[in-house]
Amino acid sequence: MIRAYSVADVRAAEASETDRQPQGELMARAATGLTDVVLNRLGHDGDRVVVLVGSGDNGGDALYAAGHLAQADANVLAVLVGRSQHEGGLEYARTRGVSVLEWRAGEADSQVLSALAEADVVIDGIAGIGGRPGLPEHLRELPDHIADTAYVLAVDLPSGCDPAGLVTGPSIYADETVTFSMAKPVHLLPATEYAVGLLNVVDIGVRLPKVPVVERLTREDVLGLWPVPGPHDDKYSRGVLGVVAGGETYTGAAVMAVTAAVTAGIGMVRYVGPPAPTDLLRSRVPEAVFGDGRCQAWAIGSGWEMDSADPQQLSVARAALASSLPVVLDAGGLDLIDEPRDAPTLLTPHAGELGRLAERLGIPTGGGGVALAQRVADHLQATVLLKGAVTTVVPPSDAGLPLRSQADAPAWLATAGAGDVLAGICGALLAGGLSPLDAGSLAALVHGVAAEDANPGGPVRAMDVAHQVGGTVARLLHTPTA
Ligand SMILES: NC(=O)C1=CN([C@@H]2O[C@H](COP(=O)(O)OP(=O)(O)OC[C@H]3O[C@@H](n4cnc5c(N)ncnc54)[C@H](O)[C@@H]3O)[C@@H](O)[C@H]2O)[C@@H](O)CC1
Repeated sequence: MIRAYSVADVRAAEASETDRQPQGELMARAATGLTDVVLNRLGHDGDRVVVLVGSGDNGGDALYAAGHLAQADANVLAVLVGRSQHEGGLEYARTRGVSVLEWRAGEADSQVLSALAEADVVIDGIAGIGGRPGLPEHLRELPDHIADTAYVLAVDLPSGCDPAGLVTGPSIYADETVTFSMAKPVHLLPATEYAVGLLNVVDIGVRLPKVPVVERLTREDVLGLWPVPGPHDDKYSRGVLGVVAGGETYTGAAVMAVTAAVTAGIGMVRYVGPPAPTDLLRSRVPEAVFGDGRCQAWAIGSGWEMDSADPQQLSVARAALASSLPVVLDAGGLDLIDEPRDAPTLLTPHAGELGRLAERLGIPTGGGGVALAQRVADHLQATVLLKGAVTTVVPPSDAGLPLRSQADAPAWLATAGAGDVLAGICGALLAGGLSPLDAGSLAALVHGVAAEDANPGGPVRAMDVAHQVGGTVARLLHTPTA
């Protein structure tokens, strides 16, 4: 599990460690850690390193690292981009042989421009957790001058990224981010993660705060979370999932959701739907049973259009929602919920569906993304899994739990039917007894890894992902790091 802590908690943890240490000790450790990483990335003697230096402590880290690198014979230029600089750091860099120039917007020094164009490594020390989202006007064009071939290494976070990870704006794009002590939300949330590159956490001896605000399951977590049957289990004790999905129009959604639930390996799957998907399922998934009946959880709504919903499906879905059983609502099923339920509830919208759901419920949609998912989760007292390249799973605030953010899927998984497969896995895990937060985040992880396993490095169809789930779970349970 990777855990990220709020900026306020990080600052408090750093302040308390600062009080225990001699002055400048933490910055010294940060600069040494950063230098070690850069030295490992440099290819040849005389590699050209450009260090972008902002006015805060992030710039201080970068300046001390610049001095260390110059001492190690790298060819280092520091470019000052802020109104002021960390004085001790600047002095240290200068006396170790670092050349120093200033960035002036509009009339940027030709030496600075050619250094950026020829750099082998660019260290972004413009702003860290004290940074505001977006780059100030005078720095807007700076990233355009960085050589495409340069290895861009951000200190703590790519400058311009919102440290809280909620707002997207102009920023540096890093190949790697070296952060100190612990991850922060900026490194894991979808609004900013795309700019972070490889995340490298360097320990500088700061004690972790008690409660993270964002978590990410890793493959090693599957063993502890996935419901594995024991010798005394039978198909009922392992969980029965009811699936109300697909219809005469979207028959395939039923096949994909049910197939994924069956391959995810719960006790039994029962399907409720009209003749076309039912007939298809009888031939494609002979393990499924049909018609209403006892379940441990329901997956409702994949491939559904409320306007043309089958009356039997609607009445079974409404009864499920009125019951005390866990429910996952996907796609058209999201139209069925207006108020909090008294049972575990997982909603799985993509961004468009989340916006429509919020509008229908009268929730302000401004900003969208994770913040909107949180408002909907709070309003409905449900866990919201917001699908995307990075999938976030957001529990209601008063649950006091960190949200989860998963980035396990190849971009090839953006394909029709992938959501139906995800809903099937979520349902299987709810029926297996997991909480909506665990079920949603674990399903997102396995869904993404199964997509990669189904056709490594290439295009993938949703049905292949559904078939792959069982094999992927076996691999993750036995050799998670393979
Ligand atoms: N406090 C500590 O104990 C430690 C702090 N460290 C470093 O200190 C950083 C935090 O330092 P600060 O609080 O000084 O804040 P920052 O260094 O993040 O930046 C604040 C400064 O940057 C400018 N700025 C803000 N947003 C900007 C943007 N988008 N573009 C350009 N300039 C921007 C502001 O005007 C301000 O002067 C951490 O991220 C980390 O890199 C490390 O030295 C480790 C120890």
